[in-house]
Amino acid sequence: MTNSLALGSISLGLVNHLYWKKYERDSTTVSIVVAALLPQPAILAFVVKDGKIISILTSYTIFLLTMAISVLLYRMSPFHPLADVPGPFFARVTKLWSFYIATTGNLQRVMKEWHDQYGPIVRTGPNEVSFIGSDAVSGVYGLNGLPRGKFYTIRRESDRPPNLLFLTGQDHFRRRQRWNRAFSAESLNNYDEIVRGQAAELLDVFDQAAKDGTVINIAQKFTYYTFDIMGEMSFGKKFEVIKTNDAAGYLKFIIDFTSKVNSLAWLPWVWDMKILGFLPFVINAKKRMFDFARDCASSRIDEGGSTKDIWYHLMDEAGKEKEQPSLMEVIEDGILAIIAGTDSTSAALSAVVYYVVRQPTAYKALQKEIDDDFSRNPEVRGELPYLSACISEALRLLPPTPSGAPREVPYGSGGKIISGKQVTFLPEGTQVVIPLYSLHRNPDNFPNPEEYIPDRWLSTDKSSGLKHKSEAFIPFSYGQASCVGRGFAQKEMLAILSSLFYRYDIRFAEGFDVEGWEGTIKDFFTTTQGPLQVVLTARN
Ligand code: HEM
Repeated sequence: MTNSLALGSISLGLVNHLYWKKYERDSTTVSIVVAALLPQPAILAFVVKDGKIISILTSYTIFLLTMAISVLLYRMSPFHPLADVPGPFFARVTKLWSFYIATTGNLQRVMKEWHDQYGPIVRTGPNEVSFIGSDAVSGVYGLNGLPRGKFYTIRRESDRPPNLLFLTGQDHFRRRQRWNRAFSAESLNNYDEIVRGQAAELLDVFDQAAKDGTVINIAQKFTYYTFDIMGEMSFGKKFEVIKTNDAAGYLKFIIDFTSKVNSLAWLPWVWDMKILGFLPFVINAKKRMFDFARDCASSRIDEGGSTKDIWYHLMDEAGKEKEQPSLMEVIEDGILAIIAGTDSTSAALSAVVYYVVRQPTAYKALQKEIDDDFSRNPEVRGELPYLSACISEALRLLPPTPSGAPREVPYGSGGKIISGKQVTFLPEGTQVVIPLYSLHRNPDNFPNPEEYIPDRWLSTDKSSGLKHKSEAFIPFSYGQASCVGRGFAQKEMLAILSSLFYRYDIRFAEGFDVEGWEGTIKDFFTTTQGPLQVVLTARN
């Protein structure tokens, strides 16, 4: 009878593995699986043995061990549909490994090491494949590409409407219409005053620092700038973070929260287990986030907007839609605007300053272009192609979403073929990643990929021999769900960088670890950076 219990538990484990592997769907949650599995070994212990506690425990142990071994062997076996895709051993076996790396903020660098070792297509998880060939971009993000999957949808909460980022398909398409109106060419012009006002406040801080000769962490100041802009644009609220040095600690708590919580999206089943809801720091952060959102919304409702801001468009105050959006939906999207628009743009600004200050030839060329432009017209900026090239080159080397925006092969689709130099079949449920940090540094896409060369974006003598594959440059992602704030981010960057390089000479502070700074950049889907210490000197 003991043998029959052991045999029964082993068979049950194998049958369950086969069943869930075949019938796993989007709707398969951890609670459904646990509810289905939990009674089985106990029932078996009653049916084939005496139902005593020792028999039940034996049955559970053998059942769970069998399932675990069966899953692991299958993932390593030549029968797995991704068996032919090369990749590190541990990544094939469990996602826990790369999840751990993601929690350290170094995933983008480790992914690059993997691609350097295994080539342009790497199996980075049991059911995850990463591509860095330019030919994969349209297959993943293009018209017949892949939708967002659990990496995003798992973050929806049952008691709150999802924001734009967590939507897929038609729901995403409909919500995106409002966002598109908020960032249309006409809307962007309406935001000029906000950008000018916040840029002037930041320049006051820079003036003071230049006068006092103090060292400033310019990365932090840029975060204040982009946060104040997004706050004013989203909720018509002046947070005065630049002026107060973030005395209220808004940025600290938002960055703390997103950096801790976002990594978990790489392990959706843990998120699904709702463990997060019990962790004290998450409970506190969520409460603060909710209070913050409620304050922002009530101030916008009480005071109204001075301009057609993001709220105006998301709330559909112009009445363009059949149904007015719900207040909660707009609050969620307003918070998304602040989170998505703050550290992405500030990370890009820091990257430009970092590389330009490091490189005297680029610095000289940039300052000359800006000086000429100011001497033509001190008030209105003209075309600044070299500055745009410096921004593109910084976004190439240090994209603010360095590990990329994953997509998933939908269940029920029959799988997806990504073709290029190599044809790869991806089964349903596979997560697909294009890590921008590696894509942008792939020598097949960009010649001399590790060097900061703004000229590669211009048609000059220096750029000959530097022709790159333009489809491989996607810092704002690509396709229907790509960054809606792209045009606005460019505007913010041009506004502050042109004045910065015009008004000051910038050098790294004494003792600042120039080489080491890149290593301080951490990727938690949103990016954090270590202090970028510089000294500003006013120019005449
Ligand atoms: C240099 C600055 C920025 C960079 C590099 C950047 C990059 C990105 C990337 C890579 C995505 C992921 C898209 C995907 O899943 O395919 C994204 C999405 C998004 N970004 Fe940005 N972003 C920047 C600035 C901004 C700004 C200023 C805003 C203003 C609100 C913004 C709002 C959004 C929103 C709302 C989404 C979600 C779009 C959707 O789901 O349709 N971003 N961004």
